[in-house]
Amino acid sequence: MIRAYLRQTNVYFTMQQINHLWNIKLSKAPERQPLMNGLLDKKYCDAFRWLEGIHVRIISPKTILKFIDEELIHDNEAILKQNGQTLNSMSSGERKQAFLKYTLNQKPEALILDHLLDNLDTMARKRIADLLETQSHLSGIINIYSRDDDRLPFLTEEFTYESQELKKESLVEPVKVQTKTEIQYPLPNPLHEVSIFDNPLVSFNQVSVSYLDKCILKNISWVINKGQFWHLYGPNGSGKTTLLTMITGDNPKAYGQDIKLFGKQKGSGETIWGIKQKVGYFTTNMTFQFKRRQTVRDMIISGFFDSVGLYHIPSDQQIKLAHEWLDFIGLAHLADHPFIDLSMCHQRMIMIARAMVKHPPLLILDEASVDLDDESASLMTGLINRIAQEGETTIIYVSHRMEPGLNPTHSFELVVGDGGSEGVSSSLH
Ligand SMILES: Nc1ncnc2c1ncn2[C@@H]1O[C@H](COP(=O)(O)OP(=O)(O)OP(=O)(O)O)[C@@H](O)[C@H]1O
Repeated sequence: MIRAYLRQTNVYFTMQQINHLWNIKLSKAPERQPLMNGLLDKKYCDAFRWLEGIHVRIISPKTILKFIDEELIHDNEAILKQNGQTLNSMSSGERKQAFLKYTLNQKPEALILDHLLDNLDTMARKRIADLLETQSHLSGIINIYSRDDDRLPFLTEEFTYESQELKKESLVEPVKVQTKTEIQYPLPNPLHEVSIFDNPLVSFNQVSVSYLDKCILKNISWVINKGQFWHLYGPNGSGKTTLLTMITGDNPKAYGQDIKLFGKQKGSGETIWGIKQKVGYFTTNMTFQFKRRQTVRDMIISGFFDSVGLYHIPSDQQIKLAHEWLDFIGLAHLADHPFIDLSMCHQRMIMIARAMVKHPPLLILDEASVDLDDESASLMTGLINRIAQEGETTIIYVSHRMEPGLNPTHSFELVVGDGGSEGVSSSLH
């Protein structure tokens, strides 16, 4: 890359016509892995040859998690919020913004963004787009995205990546979202009779949570009854994940609060294991925890044991039920494939089946459509709607964007105010 410097004014700029400012739309989610693996391993194909020998930084879910791992191992606190908070304890949206600012300070000559705008609220998207527009005068930028909303309009060249080839586009056609009807099998029956709990399944009464003396959740009251399908939403950092971890049992702040789970007061002797048996949970970061080459079948079976990987000998019935779930999601042909080699969409469907295999009374899906393309998101929407319609399971679906075609019965919005977020419940039908 050729650069020009205005030494007198102490400002430097890169000649616009020489900078590579690319939007790359993935035509399908399965294209993402080979593209990102090539870029992470610096195995550049001809189109990316210009990245050789220059200072390239990649912002992707993987590079952020790698940074957090190193932060924890080496006690390295290179990225801190003003209040001293580490990257690990920030919300997912806050992390992306903090990691971007840190990366820009490294003065990269090229910046590769892997679905950076996905999963961000409107204000955060605007802040990040402004930062990147300024950066576009200083370095090359490659913005890899799957949803049309995530295109950066100030980047000058448009590409699609399809069949491992980069194609230049004059105008990126919006992808027509099709409602897929590929789920033909009935919802599998549970292995054992599912315990019936009285209403409400979950209730929060005037629950408040603070971190570092800052109130995050303020007087939250929320009643979740059997068979309901909730959409939980609110801006980045409003406390959605904090609220969910009070249900899943991972948050010590839940103790001493008026929370009832499955008919019992929180803190009245229930074990985390007991709660985990009743809650199917999926969050995008979980996918990256599975690093061993386990088969798709074993991944689904591991849902019975809530383990990261399969370390138990499953019963014949458990294996049979895992196959029924594979039939249900239309991926029976992948049973013996290593999970980590699959596309993001297939991994996501399998993780949902894994969360459901024990037929939990409550299924929590945290940002399940993140990183998917329109078609994959539509397939996943169909799967969730089927589980909601045919099963006994109550669903909490967390997202910033409302997926077209998703049919929640209720919504719970976290509205950020000066003294913390307050909750607003609505019935949608
Ligand atoms: N252990 C912690 N220490 C300090 N602050 C924390 C901790 N955990 C969460 N927070 C703060 O609490 C707020 C709520 O975080 P949470 O992850 O619940 O938000 P969220 O609504 O899920 O956000 P996002 O949409 O970005 O994922 C954030 O400002 C976060 O930085």
